[in-house]
Amino acid sequence: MAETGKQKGQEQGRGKSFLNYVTKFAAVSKASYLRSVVLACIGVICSIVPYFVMGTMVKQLLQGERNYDVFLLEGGLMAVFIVLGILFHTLSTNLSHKTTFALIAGIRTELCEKLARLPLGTVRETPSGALKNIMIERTDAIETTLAHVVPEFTANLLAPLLMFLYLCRIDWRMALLSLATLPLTLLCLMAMFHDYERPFRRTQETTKVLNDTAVEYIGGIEVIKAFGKAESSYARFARAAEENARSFTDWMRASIVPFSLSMTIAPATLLAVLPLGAVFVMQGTLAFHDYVMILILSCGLITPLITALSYSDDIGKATSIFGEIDAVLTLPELSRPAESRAVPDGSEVRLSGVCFGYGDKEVLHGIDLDIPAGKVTALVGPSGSGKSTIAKLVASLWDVGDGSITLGGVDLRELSSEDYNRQVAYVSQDSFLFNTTVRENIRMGRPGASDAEVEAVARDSGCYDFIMELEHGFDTVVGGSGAHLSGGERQRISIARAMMKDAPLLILDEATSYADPENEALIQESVARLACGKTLLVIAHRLSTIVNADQIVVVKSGEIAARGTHAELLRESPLYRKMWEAHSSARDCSEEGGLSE
Ligand SMILES: Nc1ncnc2c1ncn2[C@@H]1O[C@H](COP(=O)(O)OP(=O)(O)OP(=O)(O)O)[C@@H](O)[C@H]1O
Repeated sequence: MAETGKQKGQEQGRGKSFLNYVTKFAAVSKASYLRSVVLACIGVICSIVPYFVMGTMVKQLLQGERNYDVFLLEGGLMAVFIVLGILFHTLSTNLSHKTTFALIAGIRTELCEKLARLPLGTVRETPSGALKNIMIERTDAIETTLAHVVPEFTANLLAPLLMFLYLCRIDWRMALLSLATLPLTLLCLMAMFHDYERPFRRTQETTKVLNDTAVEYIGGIEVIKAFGKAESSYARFARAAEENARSFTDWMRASIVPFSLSMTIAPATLLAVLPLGAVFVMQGTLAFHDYVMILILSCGLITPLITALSYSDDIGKATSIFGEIDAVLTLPELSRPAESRAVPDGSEVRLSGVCFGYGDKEVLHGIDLDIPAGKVTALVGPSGSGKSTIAKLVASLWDVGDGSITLGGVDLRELSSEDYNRQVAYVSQDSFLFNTTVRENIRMGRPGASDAEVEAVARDSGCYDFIMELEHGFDTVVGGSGAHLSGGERQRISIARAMMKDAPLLILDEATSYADPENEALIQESVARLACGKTLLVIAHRLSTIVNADQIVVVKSGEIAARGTHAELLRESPLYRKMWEAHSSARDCSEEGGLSE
């Protein structure tokens, strides 16, 4: 069923190495990264040349060379190579940072586009804090690693290799001795990485919990204040923050000893090279000037190696972040082709044997329903019976489990998302508005519409007057999720936005639930006028608003209990009759001055 996609995505992401991910994600930037690796290698080679020059100088001194012009020249050469080393390193770093920023922007765009292609539920099931964290903070955190590791790791491995080969040419025994601290260093690093995954994952988990708790705390601030839950909610946040801090300190405590040991042992190459080299010199198997040269070079050999090894921690972190990004990017999408395979003939919608469930719980059991073109079909039924689920399936926000839904005779899975989106306008219960002006929110229904067209639609949908009463009229910014407007106002702007789209199939899921009866009548009137000739699927709790529908479908426990016109259902459906009686008495109450609707 729909939800298993998330697990599948996570499983696919497991077990991949840093290199796998870099080759996958950085494929488009391969040429730039290669250039930065080449620049970094040149930089490292330049930075080790002074060691050779210094070695040569010492050798010359020991061999009795006293012409200080030669040494001055060699000193100048060393300075030039040091500057060149810094220059190439800077060029390489600049290029790799630029490439990485572009790469990260690409990953973020890909994540955004991916979310739009996922079934709605997959997105909703993931806490918004976790998704935001992956798209912003976590993606940001790989920048430094990627920008430095790709060129510098390669270059810092190349430099010691070149030096080692050169040392082998002078004396292979001394070359091996110059790496004497390496096994111990590797042992320490292995001890550090032995149980790396578990504490590292814990830090990731606690960070996610902290993010989610923060997002929930801010999002639910209204409820928290209204119910006096500030203290308990804050305590939850404080606990999450403490647990997060503890996970990091535990992790650091576990790795600090082996890491410090490795960083102390690694540079101590002289401990082996110095005494054993002296023995070889005394035995006469190693020339003294070569001995001095090797002492100098062995110091230069281990420094880049330590730099390369110190990246191992960052590589571990980046691999884990790439895994999280990959898990989102490999989530199964709605099965829609890139190009539609057929052209719908009209806008009649037909559901045949549709079954659907959230997780293991099936909520629709074999729905057969015709929604005729150009007519109004209303879905009614008790709360939780499955009305919104039917609307979401028709809006193509989810894929059906079993059965099929067709538009004009074509299965929705045969139509590309773009083509189907052009056919349908959906207004949900939430009436989400973007934090921009009223004008832009309405224009989103048809990007490119002129101001005059936006205002005409607002007028036709009956919201022109209230928009003009807002502080800046159509230029009023509605706030995050439309927070500066009332629920009813948000719904009316959402309806205007849907009307702007002028799609042949219009789905209104309790789109007027916040409106007062007077405004609701107004909205109904304008919807009826604007939707004339369109296929309209409406879900409404107030039955009085749908009595004139061409077809009313009663949904009960995920099945269709009855269908017909208002008069037919009053005669034939006991459930509808009961609902109508309940609705009528509630209305009478409100008209008599009781609770208002
Ligand atoms: N995202 C979800 N995850 C899990 N279960 C869900 C989800 N959305 C809805 N459900 C469940 O599916 C069933 C049908 O829900 P649906 O929203 O379609 O009912 P409805 O008839 O529209 O209800 P209402 O009139 O209260 O809006 C309910 O039992 C609900 O709890």
